[in-house]
Amino acid sequence: MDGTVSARSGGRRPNWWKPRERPVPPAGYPEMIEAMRLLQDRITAAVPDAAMVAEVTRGLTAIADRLEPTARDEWSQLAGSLREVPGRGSALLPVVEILSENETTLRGRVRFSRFHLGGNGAAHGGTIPLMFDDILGRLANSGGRPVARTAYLHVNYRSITPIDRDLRVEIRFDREEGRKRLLRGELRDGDVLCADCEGLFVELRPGQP
Ligand SMILES: CCCCCCCCCCCCCCCC(=O)SCCNC(=O)CCNC(=O)[C@H](O)C(C)(C)COP(=O)(O)OP(=O)(O)OC[C@H]1O[C@@H](n2cnc3c(N)ncnc32)[C@H](O)[C@@H]1OP(=O)(O)O
Repeated sequence: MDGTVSARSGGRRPNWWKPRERPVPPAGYPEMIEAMRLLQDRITAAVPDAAMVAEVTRGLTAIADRLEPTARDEWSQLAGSLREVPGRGSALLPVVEILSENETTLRGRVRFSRFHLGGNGAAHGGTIPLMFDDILGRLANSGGRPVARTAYLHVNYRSITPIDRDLRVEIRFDREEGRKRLLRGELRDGDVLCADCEGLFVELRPGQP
């Protein structure tokens, strides 16, 4: 494995921002992650009786045990690395369907679901920065630029963000100054502004993890 000595970690870690071969996902992989998202939503909403709790626990544990021998290291995993698949194959992320994308602007549709519920029909306040961070990061790292990480992400919650509705998100690349890349984003429910944000991404220097 190629490696770079990281001052922060004090050890060897892969030079992970180098483009690397990812395994090709097997047929049906995105659908498996979609089934996982459905499970997350159903478990969040469910009020099962004790017998069903025991049955579901057995079933989920059996599936987890079947998957365990197929585990690979982080640099080879599929989840989160599928750029062309909405949600990148990560069950963590709210799924943003990219409608248009170039080097300065990204427009998409996002739907927060029951799994992302905070309260009273509104998405949890932590899921909104999660969504913004991922697509700001996608645009910040587009166009063949060297990898940059989020230095800050400022989110303004302007009105509640409803779950189970298609919302629009728009991200703009504002400016670039040396290693710094400033981006802005908005999340809208129709004409209603739900949240907006500003994010600073800083290009990593060689050896930075
Ligand atoms: C992960 C990438 C995947 C890429 C592949 C594409 C995949 C497809 C889509 C995936 C998308 C996922 C996107 C997730 C993106 C994350 O979520 S990354 C995870 C969250 N972020 C982190 O963990 C970062 C932790 N922090 C750090 O590593 C370091 O603090 C940083 C950000 C690299 C900066 O450290 P540094 O290089 O020592 O910076 P430093 O030289 O002090 O400062 C550089 C400049 O930035 C300014 N600056 C630095 N921090 C700040 C701050 N907080 N406030 C204001 N100014 C600041 C400094 O003032 C300085 O400005 P100038 O003096 O030059 O004008």
